[in-house]
Amino acid sequence: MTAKILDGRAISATILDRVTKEVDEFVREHGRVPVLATVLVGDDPASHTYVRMKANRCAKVGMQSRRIELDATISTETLVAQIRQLSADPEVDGILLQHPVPEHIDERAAFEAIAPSKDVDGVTRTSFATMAFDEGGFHSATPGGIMALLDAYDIPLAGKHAVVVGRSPILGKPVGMLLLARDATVTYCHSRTVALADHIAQADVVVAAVGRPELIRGDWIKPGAVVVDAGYADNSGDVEYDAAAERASWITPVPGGVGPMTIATLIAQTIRAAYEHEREKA
Ligand SMILES: NC(=O)C1=CN([C@@H]2O[C@H](COP(=O)(O)OP(=O)(O)OC[C@H]3O[C@@H](n4cnc5c(N)ncnc54)[C@H](OP(=O)(O)O)[C@@H]3O)[C@@H](O)[C@H]2O)C=CC1
Ligand SMILES: Nc1nc(=O)c2c([nH]1)NC[C@@H]1CN(c3ccc(C(=O)N[C@@H](CCC(=O)O)C(=O)O)cc3)C=[N+]21
Repeated sequence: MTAKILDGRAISATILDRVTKEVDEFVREHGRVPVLATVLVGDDPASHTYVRMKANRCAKVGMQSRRIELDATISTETLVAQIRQLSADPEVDGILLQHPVPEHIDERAAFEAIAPSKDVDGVTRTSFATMAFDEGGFHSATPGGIMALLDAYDIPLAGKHAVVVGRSPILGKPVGMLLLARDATVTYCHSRTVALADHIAQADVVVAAVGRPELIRGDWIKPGAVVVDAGYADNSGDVEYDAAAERASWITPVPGGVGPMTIATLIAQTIRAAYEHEREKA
């Protein structure tokens, strides 16, 4: 069997086309352009690239981005104060704090300085809770993008055994919650998991969210499984792609899979925030 491709590039383009129309309508209706603020701490080149891609994608759909770049040595207090200022700024609709921040900074405290109404990247505990309770808040961007990609191809999830590898607060943990909400039976694996290969071999759906190139070997994959690779370390996924594609029914490429869906989700949630923002003013 050769897996079919879950084409994140194509599906994200469809989403961005829709958002372009929504932005156009928003501008006509409200006489202003939605604004996404991006906050980057330090000078990690990969993080710079991701933030630049997000800003470019904003421009493409007609939204504005405001880039805030901070020195790697700033304190948690300074970062929190900066983000609070964006939270209070009536011109800003969405805020993205690029993860990871330098180790001396309390990342959770920085995320929590984002006003929940502007948490278009879905990283606050408010967003996590509304997502977990299925109350319609903003989804963490990558998990939201993964679900949108699976839905675009009508991948069935109810009753399926989903194995999520990784449990970080903005990726592994929330994607498992979203799969659970769709009636999948969910197993989380992480760095202390014993016999990862045996868990993967049981999975109808595998979501890899670790950041270790080719950690997941192709011959672990159950024939016919759906493989979603969110890993993005050194531009490489977590799954041994060619060998996995021989066994899987569907697979995401890297690049061209989860990455573009993440950005599309962020952008789609930003126009939604802008509309909600205007509704509050009215
Ligand atoms: N494509 C996209 O849009 C995005 C991609 N990413 C990529 O996804 C990857 C994960 O990101 P993120 O969740 O932020 O990373 P973190 O480093 O925060 O989390 C990594 C997770 O992997 C687990 N892990 C580490 N080693 C192993 C192992 N040997 N076996 C099983 N599990 C292991 C860790 O377990 P433990 O909890 O026990 O430490 C942890 O839960 C990265 O490559 C990142 O670049 C991230 C966000 C968006
Ligand atoms: N608060 C926060 N939210 C994030 O969503 C977040 C983050 N921090 N930190 C870093 C990771 C990484 N990430 C990517 C997004 C898009 C691509 C992407 O679109 N990649 C293209 C390839 C682009 C290229 O390399 O040319 C693709 O996969 O096709 C990759 C990686 C978001 N992240």
